[in-house]
Amino acid sequence: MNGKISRTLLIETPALPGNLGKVATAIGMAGGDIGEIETVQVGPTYTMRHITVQVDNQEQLGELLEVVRKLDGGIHLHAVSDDVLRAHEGGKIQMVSKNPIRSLADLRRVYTPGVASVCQAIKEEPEKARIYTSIGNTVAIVTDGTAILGLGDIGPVAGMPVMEGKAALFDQFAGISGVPILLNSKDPDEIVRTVKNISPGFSGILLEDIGSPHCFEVEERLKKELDIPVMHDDQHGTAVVTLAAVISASKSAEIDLREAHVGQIGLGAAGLAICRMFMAYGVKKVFGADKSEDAKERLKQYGGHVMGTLEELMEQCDIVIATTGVPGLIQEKWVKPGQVILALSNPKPEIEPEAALKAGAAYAADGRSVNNILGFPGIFRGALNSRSQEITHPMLVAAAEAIAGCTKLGDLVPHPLDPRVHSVVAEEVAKVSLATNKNRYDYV
Ligand SMILES: NC(=O)C1=CN([C@@H]2O[C@H](COP(=O)(O)OP(=O)(O)OC[C@H]3O[C@@H](n4cnc5c(N)ncnc54)[C@H](O)[C@@H]3O)[C@@H](O)[C@H]2O)C=CC1
Ligand SMILES: CC(=O)C(=O)O
Ligand SMILES: [Mg+2]
Repeated sequence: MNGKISRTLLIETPALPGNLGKVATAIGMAGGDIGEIETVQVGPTYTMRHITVQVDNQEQLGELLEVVRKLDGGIHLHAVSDDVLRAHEGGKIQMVSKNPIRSLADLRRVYTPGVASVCQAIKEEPEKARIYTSIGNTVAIVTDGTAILGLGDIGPVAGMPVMEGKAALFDQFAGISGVPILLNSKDPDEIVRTVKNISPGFSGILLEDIGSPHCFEVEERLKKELDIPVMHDDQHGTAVVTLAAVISASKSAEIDLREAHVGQIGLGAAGLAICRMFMAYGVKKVFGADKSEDAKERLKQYGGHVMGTLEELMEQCDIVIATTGVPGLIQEKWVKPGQVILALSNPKPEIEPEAALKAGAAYAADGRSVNNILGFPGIFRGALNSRSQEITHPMLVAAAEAIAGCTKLGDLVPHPLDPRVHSVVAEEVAKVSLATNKNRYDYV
C-alpha cells in the first residue's frame, strides 16, 4: 500500500448521463486515484455505486471528501468505509436455506403440506424437535448492550457488530448457528422473562456484554430456571481463557500457580469470574482492586482479598490481570521484573504488551490474544454434543486445561485460528459433562 490510504465511498448519483463523470472528475481533481467502481443498486431515478479511491494521506482524504460532499444536482456521499467498515456492510451473517427449492415437489416437502406431518411428530414427541428442526444446533447470543467490549453502555444496536462477530465465530469454529438477540431493557426481571420466553427456539444461551452487577443476577436466575446451557461469556468464557494463559505462563516461568499471588484489576463481570475461577482452582492468594466499593465487597464475599490501590496490587502480585475497560491504566513504572501481566480490555489494553515487557514483565499479553474466542465455541459445542442441560464449573476447568494443553511451551495461548483447539475443548467439555451431569436428554 506504500503508506497510502484507501477508502470506499458509497455515492448516489441521478440516473442521468454525465453524473458519474462529474464524481470521477471531482475525485481526480482532489488528487484521488480511482480503483474499483461497483454498481450496488439501480433505483428508478438514481444509481448507488461503491467507488474505491486511494490518496496519499489523511489531509488529502479530508479535502477529497469535502469536494465530493459539495457536489450538487442530486449527488450524495452516503458512506466512507475503510476495510473494517467494508467488511461490515450489510452485516456479517445471514440465515440461509439448507435445502434448495427447485421443484414443486421440493416445495411441498420443505413447506406445506409436507411440513405438517413433521409438526405433528414434534407435537406428539416434543424431543423430536432436536432431530427435525435447527433448534438442537442453535444458540442465542443475548445482549442488552450495557458493557459492549470496554466501550460501556452503548446500547444493543451499537453492540450488534460484536454479536454478529460472535455468531461468525460460533459458525466457523463450532458449526453452531448463533442468533443475536438484542434486548431493549436493562431490567433483570425483564431480561430473564424475555430470554425464558424465547428459549424454546434455542439449545443454549450465550449472554454477551451484559454489564455488572446486573449480569450476575441475570445469569444465576437463567441457569436455575432454564434446562438448557446458559453461560455469560464475559464472566466464564474469559475466566477459562485467562486460567489457561496463566497455567501456561506458570509452566514456562516455573511459578507454582497455587502458591502465587494473583492480582485482578477490575472486579466487574470478567474480573470477578476470573478471581472465582482462580480461587476454585486452588490459588490461595487472590487479590483484587476496583474503583467500586460494591465490586470489592463482592470479591470479599467470595473469599478474595481487597487491595487499596492499583500500585499496591502491582507491588504484591506475581501475576496481574486487568479487565477494567480503561486503556493505559497500568503505568510502566509499576511493573515488577518477572511479572506476568495480562491486560485484557478490548479494544485497548490497560498496558500494551510491548511496554510491559520492556518494563521487565516476563510474559505479557492483551485481549486480542487472551480472548474468550478460544473458549465459548468449544464449550457450547461440547455442551450440545453431550446434550448437557447446563455448563458446570468442572466443564469450564476442562476447557481451560484443554486450551493450556494445546499451547506451545513459551506461548500463553494457542492461535485462535487453530481449529484443533476448538475441537479439543469440545471433546474435553463433553467428556466431563457425560461423566458428571445427571440430567441429560435421552431422546434417541
Ligand atoms: N479479552 C477478553 O476475552 C475479554 C475482555 N473483556 C474486557 O474487559 C473489560 C471489562 O469488561 P466487563 O468485565 O464485562 O465490564 P464491567 O463493566 O462488568 O467491569 C469493569 C469493572 O472495572 C472497574 N473499573 C473501571 N475503571 C476502573 C479503574 N480506573 N480502576 C479500577 N477499576 C475500574 C469497574 O468498576 C467495573 O467493576 C472490557 O474492556 C472488555 O472488553 C471482557 C471479556 C472478555
Ligand atoms: C472479547 C469480549 O467478549 C469482550 O471484550 O467483551
Ligand atoms: Mg464480551
